[in-house]
Amino acid sequence: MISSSSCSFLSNSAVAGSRSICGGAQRKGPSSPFRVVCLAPSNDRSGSVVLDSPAAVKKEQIRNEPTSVPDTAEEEQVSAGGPRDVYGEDRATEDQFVTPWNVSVASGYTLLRDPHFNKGLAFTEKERDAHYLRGLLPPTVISQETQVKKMIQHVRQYQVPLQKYMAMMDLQERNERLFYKLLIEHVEELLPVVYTPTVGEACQKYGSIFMRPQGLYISLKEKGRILEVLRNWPEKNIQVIVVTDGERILGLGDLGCQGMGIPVGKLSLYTALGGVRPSACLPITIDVGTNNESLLNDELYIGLKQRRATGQEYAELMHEFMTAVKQNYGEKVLIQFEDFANHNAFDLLEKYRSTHLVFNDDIQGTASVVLAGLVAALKLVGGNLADHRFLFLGAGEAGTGIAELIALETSKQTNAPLEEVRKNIWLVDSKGLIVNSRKESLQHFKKPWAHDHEPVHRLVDAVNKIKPTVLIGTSGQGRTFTKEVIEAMASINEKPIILSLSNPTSQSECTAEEAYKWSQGRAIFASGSPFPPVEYEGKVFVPGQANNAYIFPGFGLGLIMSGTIRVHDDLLLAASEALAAQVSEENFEKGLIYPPFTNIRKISAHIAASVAAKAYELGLATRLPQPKDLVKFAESCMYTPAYRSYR
Ligand SMILES: NC(=O)C1=CN([C@@H]2O[C@H](COP(=O)(O)OP(=O)(O)OC[C@H]3O[C@@H](n4cnc5c(N)ncnc54)[C@H](OP(=O)(O)O)[C@@H]3O)[C@@H](O)[C@H]2O)C=CC1
Ligand SMILES: CC(=O)C(=O)O
Ligand SMILES: [Mg+2]
Repeated sequence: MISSSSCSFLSNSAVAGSRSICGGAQRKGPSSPFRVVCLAPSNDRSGSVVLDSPAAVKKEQIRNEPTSVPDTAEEEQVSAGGPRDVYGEDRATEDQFVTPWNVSVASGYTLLRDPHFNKGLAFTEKERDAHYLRGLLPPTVISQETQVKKMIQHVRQYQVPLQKYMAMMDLQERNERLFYKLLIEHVEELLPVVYTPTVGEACQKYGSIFMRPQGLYISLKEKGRILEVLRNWPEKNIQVIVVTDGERILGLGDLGCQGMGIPVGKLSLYTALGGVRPSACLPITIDVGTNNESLLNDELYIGLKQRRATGQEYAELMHEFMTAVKQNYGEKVLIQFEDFANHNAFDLLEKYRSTHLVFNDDIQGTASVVLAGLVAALKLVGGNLADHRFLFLGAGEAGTGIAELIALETSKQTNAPLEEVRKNIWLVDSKGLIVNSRKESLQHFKKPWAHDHEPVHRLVDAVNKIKPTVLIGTSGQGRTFTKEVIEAMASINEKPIILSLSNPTSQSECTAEEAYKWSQGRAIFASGSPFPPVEYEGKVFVPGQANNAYIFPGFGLGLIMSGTIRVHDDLLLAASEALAAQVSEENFEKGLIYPPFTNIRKISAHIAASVAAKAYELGLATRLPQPKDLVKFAESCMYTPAYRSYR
């Protein structure tokens, strides 16, 4: 049995009472409760620096001895009925500078407002005494389990998904462990709240719904100072960064700085689904402007109000960022690129894959999850990958990423050259079927998919001509799998495989109901955003969710726990295989090609183990010796949100 201490590099390094201003562990007694702090960047997660300068010490003495004789007439001045304005902050005029002093009282008040340590009503009687919480909480003590029951009822009372989202974000800001316990225990219900589809709406309205900033914003204004900005983040031991530049947020387009909801949401899944501790996760938004006219014209827009920087200016900022990340967090920090537009995404991945631990979720994570679903679907429809023909609507990051991984796996299975197996895979973009006659004008990532064929403009014609067994939607365009298209798939195949991957729900190529109804209940269907079960002719169909959320948390955990320094395509194949292996007979009987999310932490542990095993085999893992049982090791590394007891 591996103890959790065997995984100390992943465990929560922040111990209750270890911080300078929070809790009572550092106090000698209730008679010395004051410390003067300045709100400035520091190594302390509280964002407070304890000052040692003589001036500060003097101020500390003043605070500690409120009855001492004042030195000056100013200090003597007492505002009517109120405390002294010792430092003159209240009297400062608008054009005078003041120092943002904060007197941190070493009582439980700070503890209650620290989301990392707060337990709300679950503080025990002993803790309430030891940490000066008496009177700051109502008298009742309840367990974390009861708090979870209470919170789920609270979230359920909202009918509007965005309100549920805000309730969850509010909880995350108040009580981190309760947030994660709630999310883990009600993952099926809450995933659509903190993730797609609701996170899409949250990003669209991001500027107006947030009271407190989340994550780190790096804009063109910080050019030349990115390392400094990274150092402003209070956590030092970062293991995963999810970064976006907001240009392709789900299928909603350019949301600029408001894309921050995506890294925040993805990282909460890293913790809830993959067990990476929250303090090791850093959400980042790079703001190079936006081309979204309505944001540019919105006086409340939170980002830079300028058109997007491109070319050298963009590349230089990204390069400074990538260099600073490595310098600040070391070689093994995982940088997950998320929702970049394809004209940058492929280039960034190519440029940094040999120097950094980088992973593009939209290209690589999506490919891995879809391949897993297809491998599982073959058990329902029969044949091998090489026996099937694939048609994509959408030839961008997701489409070509999936196509390439299918080709790679097929080539491995059949020993046929990649160029040969690619011929079974066809893609349609906004201009129609990708064919050889278009090759010259195609973006580089589409060129491998230009095959010999006459031009075809409409999807339904492509279906009738190519006769695919599998139809995959990665276009970001809602309702493009029309009745005609699905009927055509159903006329060609006994069991057409139809994956409608675009997010959020409004952009899904078809609904689950449409897929089942128009195929007379024969489709094997999964979608990027969840759909409820569908009843068709007396039978209930449960659609699966083909979303990279199945892969990236376990994938990232596998990289971190093995100290892997580079991502290799074989690691994606390993993750895919591990996910496909988790689909049970019971799932297949319901027509599911993915396991339910309820077991996601177990699934993530298997994915992590499989990825780590492959990394060791390829010599990419640096954590030596290799643990004997990688699944158990992965489980032992996972953050659990149960409250800790405070001494
Ligand atoms: N389920 C999941 O896990 C994931 C889902 N996605 C979803 O997939 C969608 C696409 O993402 P991504 O690949 O990164 O985006 P890209 O912008 O890279 O690619 C979109 C592709 O769709 C094509 N397209 C756009 N409109 C049409 C149309 N009317 N008919 C045919 N093709 C069209 C574009 O054509 P052209 O090249 O000619 O412009 C482009 O090839 C998004 O909605 C995203 O949310 C993405 C990642 C993961
Ligand atoms: C799921 C995801 O990564 C996307 O839609 O972009
Ligand atoms: Mg994405």
